[in-house]
Amino acid sequence: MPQVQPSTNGHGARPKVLIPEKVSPDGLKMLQASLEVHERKGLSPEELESIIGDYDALIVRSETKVTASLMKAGKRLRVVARAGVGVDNVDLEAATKLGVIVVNSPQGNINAAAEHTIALLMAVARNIGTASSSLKDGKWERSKLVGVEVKGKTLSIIGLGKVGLTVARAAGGLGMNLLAFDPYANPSLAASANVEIVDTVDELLAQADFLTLHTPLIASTKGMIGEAELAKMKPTARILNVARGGMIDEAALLAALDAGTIAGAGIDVFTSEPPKPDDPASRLIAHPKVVATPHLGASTAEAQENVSIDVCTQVLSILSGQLPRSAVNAPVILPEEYRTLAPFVSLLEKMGSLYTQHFAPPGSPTAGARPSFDVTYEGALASANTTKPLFAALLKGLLSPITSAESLNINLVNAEILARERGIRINESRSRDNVEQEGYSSSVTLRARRDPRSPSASRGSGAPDYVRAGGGGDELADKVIAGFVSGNTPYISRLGRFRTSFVPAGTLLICRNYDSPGKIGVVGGRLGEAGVNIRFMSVAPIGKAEDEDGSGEGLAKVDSLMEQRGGEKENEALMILGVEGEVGEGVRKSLIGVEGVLEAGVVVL
Ligand SMILES: NC(=O)c1ccc[n+]([C@@H]2O[C@H](COP(=O)([O-])OP(=O)(O)OC[C@H]3O[C@@H](n4cnc5c(N)ncnc54)[C@H](O)[C@@H]3O)[C@@H](O)[C@H]2O)c1
Ligand SMILES: O=C(O)[C@H](O)COP(=O)(O)O
Repeated sequence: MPQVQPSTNGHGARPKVLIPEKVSPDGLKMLQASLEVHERKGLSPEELESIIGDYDALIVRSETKVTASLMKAGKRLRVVARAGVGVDNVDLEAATKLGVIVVNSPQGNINAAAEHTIALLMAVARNIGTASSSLKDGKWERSKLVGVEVKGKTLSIIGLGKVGLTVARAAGGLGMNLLAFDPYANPSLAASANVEIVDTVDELLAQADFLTLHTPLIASTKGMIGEAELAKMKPTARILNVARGGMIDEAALLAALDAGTIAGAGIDVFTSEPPKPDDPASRLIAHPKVVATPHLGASTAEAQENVSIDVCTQVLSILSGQLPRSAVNAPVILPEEYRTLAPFVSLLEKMGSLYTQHFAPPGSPTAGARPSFDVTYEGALASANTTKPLFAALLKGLLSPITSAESLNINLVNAEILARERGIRINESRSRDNVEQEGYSSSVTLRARRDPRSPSASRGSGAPDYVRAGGGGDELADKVIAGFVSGNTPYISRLGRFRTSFVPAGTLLICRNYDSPGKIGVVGGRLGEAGVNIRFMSVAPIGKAEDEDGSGEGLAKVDSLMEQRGGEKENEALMILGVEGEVGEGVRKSLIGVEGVLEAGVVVL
């Protein structure tokens, strides 16, 4: 289970989750260990909007309207989780613009919805609703309540997705003939369930003994069964809707039932929920030919447990900086892809943060150089279906050292928009070259280069000294970071011109020094005096003369630049120390110039 760090909401407190509807406790228990969980049922939209600003996550079912204005008020909101499948109560466009990830549980309640459809099918066929209430009223009305059998009848299905197909399989078991209209249906899945796909809705309506709807409520399905469509059906036909209200014109259905041109209906969902007393839906519910339930399709103990665990796991993932399984407003990431990419997400974020802190700390010449970045995914990673999470992680890493945590709501939903808005260019490329000889299957290389749009690319006297001295050379030429993942742990394998191997985590002291004996003891001594413990130490020598094309020309160019700026020479090395405790400015400065230490910087990853 993902672990959320206590201060990940940037406020030093445990992240808070608001749950304004009934969500099964199975998932909520998982949240309680690391988050503050507030269940607040019965809030008005105004009350909800007045408190949402305190929350990092919101978990809803179908009743809460998650509007643009609610999400705008949710300044800290990072995720809206829908404990179910339908997200028509969430303004997805607004969520995407605001960088709020919307997740749902696309699988958790399929079976419950399909079984409820079958329950309504049988109830409508056998007048179960009317028979039960008549009996409770003390009547014994056998001859009035003769039903029909479903065996041998035609079930017409609109929408052969997850629920539609599950209904088809169950209805096939009851001996029904199956037809479906779904322009995007998978023909082989349809064939495997003995469903015949028809080309037009009209064909489907004309043949239906029972019609069942299983599409989402979208522009093409809103009001799709109205007066004209009902008129094309047999007077003995019965209609089922366990999908969404709004797909059937309720007034038209009421009129058809009254006129006897439709024989009955089983309805679980309504245009407005709960229906108002004057709504046609209220008269439908009261109609003797109708069996109605109050949106109970997903209301089984099993389904609620499934969806609760599913979305709570995703909330934890998102709040701990990991990828969600089912983001609705982001590219779908398959679980296998998720497993492959997750450690690289962490690597890319660390590489980005390391770049900014080590190569472009505030005040340095490169801080304002506005580079473009080339990131190359090498080896097995080059075959990943999507690299969007890696892109988002890199951007987040680059910006996090210079931007406050609250304003930095970067995720795979909004990363590209935000990079464009901030003028950061990241060019992604893939190299299938085998990197296994290095001891790992995938690696990532990040290179900065001067952006031709940057003022420093064309300016004359304003350019940093070493750029001018180089006659138009590139001050970013040596700003390279490479990394890999081993056993799910990210490692940095190259930092600038130095070959290394360290885990980018915690506080690091990075010193550039002459590669000669004596420094380690002196640096260690100074840190000890300052009460700073050393967790690990890694010495990074200058790498072999190699670069993109393996010719060494790039590094030769870098060498000459370095010579011109009086910088790194071949007898230099990096010393990377993982430390515990704060390395104050005084201690850092005191190390420079001691025993050949040329530079010392602190990086927190
Ligand atoms: N009543 C409940 O409690 C309950 C429970 C679960 C799901 N649902 C609802 O059931 C519906 C189906 O859910 P699902 O998980 O099967 O969704 P799904 O996305 O798996 O399937 C929807 C299918 O509809 C098809 N479709 C889209 N537009 C269409 C159109 N214009 N004409 C014909 N077919 C079209 C799609 O191709 C897809 O195959 C959704 O509306 C969902 O919200 C309700
Ligand atoms: O879309 C869904 O998952 C169903 O309509 C269930 O909605 P509910 O969570 O409000 O029961």
